[in-house]
Amino acid sequence: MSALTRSPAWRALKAHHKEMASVHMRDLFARDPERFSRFSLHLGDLLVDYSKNIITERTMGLLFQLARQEGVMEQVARMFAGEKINFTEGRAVLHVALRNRSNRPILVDGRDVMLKVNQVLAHMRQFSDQVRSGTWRGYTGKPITDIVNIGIGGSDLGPVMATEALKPWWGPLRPHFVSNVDGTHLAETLKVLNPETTLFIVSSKTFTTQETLTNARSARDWLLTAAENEKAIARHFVAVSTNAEEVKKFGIDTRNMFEFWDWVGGRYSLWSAIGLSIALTIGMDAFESMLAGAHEMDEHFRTAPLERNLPVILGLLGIWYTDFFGAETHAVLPYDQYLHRFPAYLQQLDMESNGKRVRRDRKTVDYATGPVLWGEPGTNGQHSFYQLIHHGTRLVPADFLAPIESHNPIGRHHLILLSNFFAQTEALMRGKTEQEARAELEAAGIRGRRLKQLLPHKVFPGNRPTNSILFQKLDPPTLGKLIALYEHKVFVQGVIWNINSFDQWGVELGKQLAQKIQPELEDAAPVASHDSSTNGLINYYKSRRR
Ligand SMILES: O=P(O)(O)OC[C@H]1O[C@H](O)[C@H](O)[C@@H](O)[C@@H]1O
Repeated sequence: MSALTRSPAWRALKAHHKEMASVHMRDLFARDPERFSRFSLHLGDLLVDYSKNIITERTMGLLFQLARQEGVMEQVARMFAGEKINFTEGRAVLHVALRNRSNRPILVDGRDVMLKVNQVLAHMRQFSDQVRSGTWRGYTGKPITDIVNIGIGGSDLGPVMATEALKPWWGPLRPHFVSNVDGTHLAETLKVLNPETTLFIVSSKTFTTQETLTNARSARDWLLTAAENEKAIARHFVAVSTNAEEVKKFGIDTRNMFEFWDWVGGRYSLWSAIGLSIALTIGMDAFESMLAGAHEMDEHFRTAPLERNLPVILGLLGIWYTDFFGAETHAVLPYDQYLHRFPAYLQQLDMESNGKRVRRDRKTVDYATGPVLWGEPGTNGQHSFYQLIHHGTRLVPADFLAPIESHNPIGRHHLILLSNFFAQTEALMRGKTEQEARAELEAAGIRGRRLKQLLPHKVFPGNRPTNSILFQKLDPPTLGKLIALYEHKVFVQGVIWNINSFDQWGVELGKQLAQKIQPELEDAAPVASHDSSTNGLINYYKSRRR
């Protein structure tokens, strides 16, 4: 048994879970009219209502005890102080420095990183202003109309999500994103573009990622086919990377390179120069106000007591369901179409951070860690997978997110959208008892055998936990706050699970094997070096390709 599962706080939670297993949230609400105000918190215009969880004051007390026991706030302080908490890679974890709008010095190896952070922000401002104003011109003298971010993982998902979320702030440039090495992604993107007016941003922390470099090379060929002059590259390609050597090797002038540093994790990098495509799309002022929103959440996380600390509370609730109720997944359901890529973004943030099985002390965990995160915008999900959340055999804790105000107040759309939001969280909590279902059927004139037959299908168990997150309107600072909220939630959970949330060794094996297989695909000879399935598939492919 691990120290965690043997610990007093864990054991107390285990015993408490037994008591809570027979408790229904319906009764908790009936007993306590103050439950909403007891279990909800504000940060500026962000409201987090966590009262529809299977919790009491005692549950929260025990969860806070767990956080204290595992030294959550001590670890938070270590992160903000620039300590090398990513110990498997020997790196600090300082995405918070990228949005440190207070400019409070943050030291790595005795040097304040804020100087460099601010220099790169200034470079991003100068460049994005030039491109947006049309001062920066393409090889035939025309202003840029379209930008293409070529990147994958953290060098793609954040910018895609944020530009989609902030569409009302779009200016003169149309953003495009190419991530998949499947040639279709690049080809379909280029189809609508003109090389004279297109700017490529090659975004890669390492600048060695196969997909990104393959796409970037093909994009360069496309440009050169039209321009017939290597000089055009300098007007149409910029790079965002930590690796100046590789950028040079690729043929991009390092004056057109935007730097970031090894203490920025890929999935935490949209705040760095990886956000250049965001800045170009929405303008540097809006980008910086997104940073400011995240900074507000950082300050809250760093200074608020556990009991009033939003990322701590959301992190602990996740642990309650994952480790004590055995929930395997977590759904994020934004009732805001602009957030349609938010779940996809959070998948990398959460699953690449906490999809781990080895503890800091090198032993294997004997408890569950990061859940499978998934989701789709409401109300689409309601007509697809909500059936399982309401009626299935699994417990699926879910976050519901919605703005008070829509950017597009057409007719009664927003009212309808929000009534669905409130109805779903209420239905998931309350369910429908047999008695209620029976009364409904009887009122509809259904009786006898038919009633008996239908009744069990019409009962909803309820007691499905949800967090409701409301904000005034989806704008850059709010988006910044929301992203930082989830980043820090993931941090809290990683501390309690005693894992390193900042490495990602689990993605390496597949990459290594692909490196081996690629040359095997180059010729026609059958292969025999793998298991029979892999050999069979490769040889089938070879025998049928034209
Ligand atoms: O930015 P890059 O170095 O190109 O990396 C892109 C992505 O690839 C890797 O496989 C990692 O798993 C991700 O964390 C990273 O975001």
